Amino acid sequence: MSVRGVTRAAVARVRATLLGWLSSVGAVVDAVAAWWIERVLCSPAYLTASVSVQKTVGSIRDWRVWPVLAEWIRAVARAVWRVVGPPVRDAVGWLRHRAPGVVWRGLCWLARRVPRWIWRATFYAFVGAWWVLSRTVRWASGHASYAGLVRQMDDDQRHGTAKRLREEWARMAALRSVLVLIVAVVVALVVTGVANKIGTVTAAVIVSGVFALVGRVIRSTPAGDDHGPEVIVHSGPDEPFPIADAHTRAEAADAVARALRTEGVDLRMVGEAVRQGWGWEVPVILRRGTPSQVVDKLAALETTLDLPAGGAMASPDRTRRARVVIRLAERDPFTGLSAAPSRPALPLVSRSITARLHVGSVITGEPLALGLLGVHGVVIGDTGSGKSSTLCTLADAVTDCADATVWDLDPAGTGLDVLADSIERSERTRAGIEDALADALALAEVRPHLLREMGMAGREWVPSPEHPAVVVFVDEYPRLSNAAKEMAVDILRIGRKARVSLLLASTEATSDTLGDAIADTTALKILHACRHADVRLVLGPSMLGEGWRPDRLNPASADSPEDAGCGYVYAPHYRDPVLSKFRPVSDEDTAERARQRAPHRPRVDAVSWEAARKRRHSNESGFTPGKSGRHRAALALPSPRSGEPAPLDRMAVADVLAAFGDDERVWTVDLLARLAGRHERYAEWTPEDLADALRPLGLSPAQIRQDGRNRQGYHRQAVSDALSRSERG
Ligand SMILES: Nc1ncnc2c1ncn2[C@@H]1O[C@H](COP(=O)(O)OP(=O)(O)OP(=O)(O)O)[C@@H](O)[C@H]1O
Repeated sequence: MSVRGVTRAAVARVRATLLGWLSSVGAVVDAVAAWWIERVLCSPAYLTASVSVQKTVGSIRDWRVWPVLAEWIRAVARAVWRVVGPPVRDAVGWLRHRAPGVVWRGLCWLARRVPRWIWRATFYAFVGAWWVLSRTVRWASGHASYAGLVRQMDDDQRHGTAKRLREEWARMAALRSVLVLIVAVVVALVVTGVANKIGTVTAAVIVSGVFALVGRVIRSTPAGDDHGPEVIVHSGPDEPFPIADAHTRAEAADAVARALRTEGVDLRMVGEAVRQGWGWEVPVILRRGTPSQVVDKLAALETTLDLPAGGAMASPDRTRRARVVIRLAERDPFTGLSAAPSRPALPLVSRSITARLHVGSVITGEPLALGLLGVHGVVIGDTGSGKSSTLCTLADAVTDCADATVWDLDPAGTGLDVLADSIERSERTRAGIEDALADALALAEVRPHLLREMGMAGREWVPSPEHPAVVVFVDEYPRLSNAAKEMAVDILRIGRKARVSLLLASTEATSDTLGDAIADTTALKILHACRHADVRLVLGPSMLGEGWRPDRLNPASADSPEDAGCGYVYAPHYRDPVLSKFRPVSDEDTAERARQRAPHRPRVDAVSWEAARKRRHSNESGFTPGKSGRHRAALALPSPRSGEPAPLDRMAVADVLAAFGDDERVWTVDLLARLAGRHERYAEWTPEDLADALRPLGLSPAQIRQDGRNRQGYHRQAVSDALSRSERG
């Protein structure tokens, strides 16, 4: 066989062998893959495991606990921040405000000292160098060893010995000079070598440093530089400084301690200062005296600590007389307090008058939450202090309660007009206000007698959407008639149990304007910017010294809101003199809220109402003269049917007018149907009841032709004119 044939056969054998191996490997892989697919991937165990893994992954992803965990993490982060926050903020405050000053002072200090240091180092270096040179020369010359001896020999006429000593001296001087020269050359070579390595300047500095050290050792201080260290005294040890210069808690406490000591307050200690968004809160402990010592010094503290007017406040601790918390507001503490949004987060009219209602914020950062169930209140403040707005904020909160109805009486202004859609009764005239107060008084009188009939346990009316509490807002109280004021005082006395309460606003608290009884009877006292005397009248003479200082607030001026809406609240849960602010009122949003709430608002229940009407009728007819009988003349009108005075039911007349809607003439039967739709008390009304309600206005039904038919009915204009005439009368 030729060589070519042998080669081909070998190649063919190799190829066949390789193919054989490859096919065996492929067969093994196929077998393993088939086994894997059949025995593992398609096995029930694997399928079950993969399904459960998928489920687990899915459930972990959709785990409901994630938000809870996130909330936990946030809570933990908040707790950690509460602990580490103050020191961190102290450090940041120090770095921001103090560190640049410290660095600058350091630079100035260096700039002052460096020339002196250079001068001293140079001086010592020369001293050291001179000392080394002189000592070396003296040693090399051998002067110290031989000069004295030679002089002695000469004096003793021992010239031979002297000559021998001189020769010895000369040899020794030569030897030492050579030695010095060698050492000098070696040192010069070493220094030059080092200088080549590290630089001439550095080497020169090192050599100078060595000489300076030698000079420093042999001479302690350079002549003429013998004065002590300079001490620059910026302030005395107790000199006060502005609170704006305090950037750490310790500095704030120090500022307050110095300021109080400057004002002559004897302190035992100053507690830990707390940083607030608006400034500082610093508790102090008095050594002697009363907290009024601090309160009386507030104005002076504002100057000493360089604060805005009214920026210093003090609240004595009721549980520890020596402790007074001083608040230093460098900025407006209520910057973030905004009007309530037009669309509240909670469902419409879902609150209850039995709960505390959030109406503002306290300087401590807590919400101002007032309980208004059966609580009478008084709002005192100069003109522009925010009384009307506060009444509006309170009324806004009450109109969101499903179990309280709001009446709005204002003899001078526009009252709660912005909430008109959610107000059950609104009166602006003298007659209307007296009538409303007489109705409220009658309700307060009759409700306690209806408790059993209404199935209410206890001695107090239990408000519910069907039997709501009544909250009567009276702005400009001093301008009420005497009769109205008398009824208001009666309501203050007996209204609490019946859940008929009054919230009054007045510019002053003197007995001429507000009356003595009022401030004492009301559980809620709101003091906006007002006079010193008003604080004494409303809260008592000692409360000024206890930190109740609304007289230090300023009412709004033409171009600035100043402290409008801010005030001190004395109420259950609020017994400390801490500044609060009521939410401002946004007219558009408030009106929008009132419109949305209107369909859900409750009205005084028919049972109470009818009982109150009967009580008024009997009082005013003289059958059962009661306290309110003295208001008869102002309220009663002659009744043509009975010949006896019959009271005008203004609520019913207002409802009749509302029932007309846009129609000018309505048949009695339609009017009754519309009234029944407005309130349950009209459900049983007959044409005679309607006629009775309108008779005090001198109105009676007339023939009205509609759709070709004649029926009894009423004209809207006639009802409206008659009501206006009665109010004017
Ligand atoms: N909580 C508040 N926040 C901000 N501004 C307010 C607040 N309350 C009232 N104001 C502003 O203060 C000004 C005076 O308010 P308001 O009319 O309620 O005071 P007042 O005491 O009733 O005055 P007057 O006795 O003259 O009627 C208004 O411009 C009002 O917008």
